[in-house]
Amino acid sequence: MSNTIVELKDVYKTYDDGFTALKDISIKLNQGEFYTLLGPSGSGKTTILQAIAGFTEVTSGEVLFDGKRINDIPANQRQLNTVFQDYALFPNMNVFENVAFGLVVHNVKKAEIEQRVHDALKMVQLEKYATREISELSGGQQQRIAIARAIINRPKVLLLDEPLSALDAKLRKDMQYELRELQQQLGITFLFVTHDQEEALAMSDEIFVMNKGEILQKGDPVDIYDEPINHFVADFIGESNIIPGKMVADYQVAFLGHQFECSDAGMRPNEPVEVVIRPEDLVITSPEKGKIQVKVDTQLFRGDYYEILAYDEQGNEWLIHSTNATKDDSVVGLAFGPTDMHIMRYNESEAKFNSRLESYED
Ligand SMILES: Nc1ncnc2c1ncn2[C@@H]1O[C@H](COP(=O)(O)OP(=O)(O)OP(=O)(O)O)[C@@H](O)[C@H]1O
Repeated sequence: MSNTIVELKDVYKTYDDGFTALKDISIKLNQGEFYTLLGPSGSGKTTILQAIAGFTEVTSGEVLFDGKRINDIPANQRQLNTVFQDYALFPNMNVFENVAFGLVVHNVKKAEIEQRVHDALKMVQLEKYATREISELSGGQQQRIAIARAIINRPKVLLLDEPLSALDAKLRKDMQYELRELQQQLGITFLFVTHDQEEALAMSDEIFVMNKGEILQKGDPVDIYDEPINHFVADFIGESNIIPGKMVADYQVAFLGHQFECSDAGMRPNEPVEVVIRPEDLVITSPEKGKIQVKVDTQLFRGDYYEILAYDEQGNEWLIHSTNATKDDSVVGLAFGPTDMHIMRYNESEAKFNSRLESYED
């Protein structure tokens, strides 16, 4: 038996002005998993949440909840809640009243409301704040209250639209841990929206990478990081060196005038490719020992590593993360192994949902 709780099938959304914000979106969300929609501003992330929540009607395609079509079910009758970026708390109600709201409107008995508000506040570690006014809370506390309010009626799915974006960097990191823990404790499905790739990699069981209304890749964070499907994903997820080259034969790739052993196969001989090497997979060595030589341009100390910007003879830019500093303007060698390279078909972005993507399907 499938444990899919939410499904979008072939969904398109064209707004009244003729702009198509979602193109052929098909996703499945299983019970109890943490999913993230990740993409740049305007890629359609919020539109997907709104389609699931019932705040926007899809132009075509199906929205399913627990196997049933819900396209025509109003938002307030869907068994899910949304946490918004701006919290959307009621300023004229105190913490207790805000959190209790979803139960009060459903005529739940007073004693039960008290118990459940207490439990929800405890979950977000604010049980002592029940009588506080909203204006007396910090941004992080307000966000926690918004989450407590959203989980009070035990929805099967929680939609979170950039819930951490208004918080400062430190608090944002703390809340990432807390949200992940909360999701695991509650065992409900989270669909989280962010344009912050680090946040997506840190928190998710599965990520959907979006651009221009389409899902380009889905997979667990390690898959997405190690095996980006195209230039856009490689560039958007973490930092990458992306070098044009061509496949010579299975397990042999050529770039910058040299041939290298790699771990990829199955492409045509001479097929144009792009080679992705992550900055942390490059090792600085002497020019003689390096597979390629680069000239150091600048370096920035990032606390636990140096971020080094260098150029090869052909003028390609190289980003290297190294625990040791180098000298500006020095020529160094770069070492890397076959598994440090990920080979992508050139222009793969145009081959939508191709065979490689299907291999992510269960
Ligand atoms: N009511 C509307 N009418 C017309 N276009 C809209 C409407 N709402 C959203 N759009 C457009 O649809 C596209 C997707 O918007 P959406 O809010 O889903 O993106 P997003 O990925 O969530 O972006 P952000 O990270 O900035 O919130 C954008 O180009 C946006 O301008």
